[in-house]
Amino acid sequence: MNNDTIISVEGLTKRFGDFTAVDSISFQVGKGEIFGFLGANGAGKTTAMRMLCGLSMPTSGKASVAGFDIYKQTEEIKRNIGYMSQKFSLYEDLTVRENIRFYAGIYGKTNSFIKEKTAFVLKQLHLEKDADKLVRSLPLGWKQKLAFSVAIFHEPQIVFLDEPTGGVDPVTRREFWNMIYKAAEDGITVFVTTHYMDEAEYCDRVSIMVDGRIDALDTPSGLKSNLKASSMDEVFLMLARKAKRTGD
Ligand SMILES: Nc1ncnc2c1ncn2[C@@H]1O[C@H](COP(=O)(O)OP(=O)(O)OP(=O)(O)O)[C@@H](O)[C@H]1O
Repeated sequence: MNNDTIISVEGLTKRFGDFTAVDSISFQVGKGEIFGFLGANGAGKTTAMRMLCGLSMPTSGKASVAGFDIYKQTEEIKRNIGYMSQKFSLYEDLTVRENIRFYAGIYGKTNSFIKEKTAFVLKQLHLEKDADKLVRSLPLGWKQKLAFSVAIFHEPQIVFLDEPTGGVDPVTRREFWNMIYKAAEDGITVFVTTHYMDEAEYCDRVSIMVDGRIDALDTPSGLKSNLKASSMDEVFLMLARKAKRTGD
């Protein structure tokens, strides 16, 4: 592991009873990288991501995230990362402003930091006029962008995004990715799962999980040339076809 490595994983495994959901995966992610974590339904992405976020104990293997050990330093990991799950965790019955305030409070930020950053986020999202509306009244794409802004509000070293753009149109997904690029430019490492292959093309490197194992890991162009494929769609189909799991 060198100084530019921010996530280091070696032989990481998670079993549920007799079933091996994540089967000895190893990889490293560099600081500031946009790292795509792909795989068919049930491949083990969420399970792996939850271990890296300090939310689930591994069965075996090693990993460090932002310099912290995933067995012993889960609280430090949680303070240094942002996490946006598929069912992102905004409170529908709180306003936009209250949601921001709530999450900022969890990370113990000062009032002046919260005030200044809230104004910045509302402006960036063009939500100034809607700041006091309930989150439930926002369209899905806006909720996703707000959830992302909230996940990186405390300026974490890494943000983990689990299918952040599910269910929205391509234009909204493109806008969401502009926010991801901006976060990466600001030095935040992005670890993202997606089912959309156009999004895989936006990543610096992509790993593809098949039945709990990492089957391929390279830049999108490296994967395409190794497999003689013309698109990431084709790469994914070639690898995912081998999968025995069907997801749930
Ligand atoms: N708590 C659990 N107990 C038992 N099996 C589990 C548990 N959590 C996940 N699994 C199983 O582990 C496998 C991997 O699930 P996981 O959610 O990590 O896949 P995924 O790649 O994130 O899929 P998706 O794209 O559908 O979210 C699945 O077969 C799932 O049913």
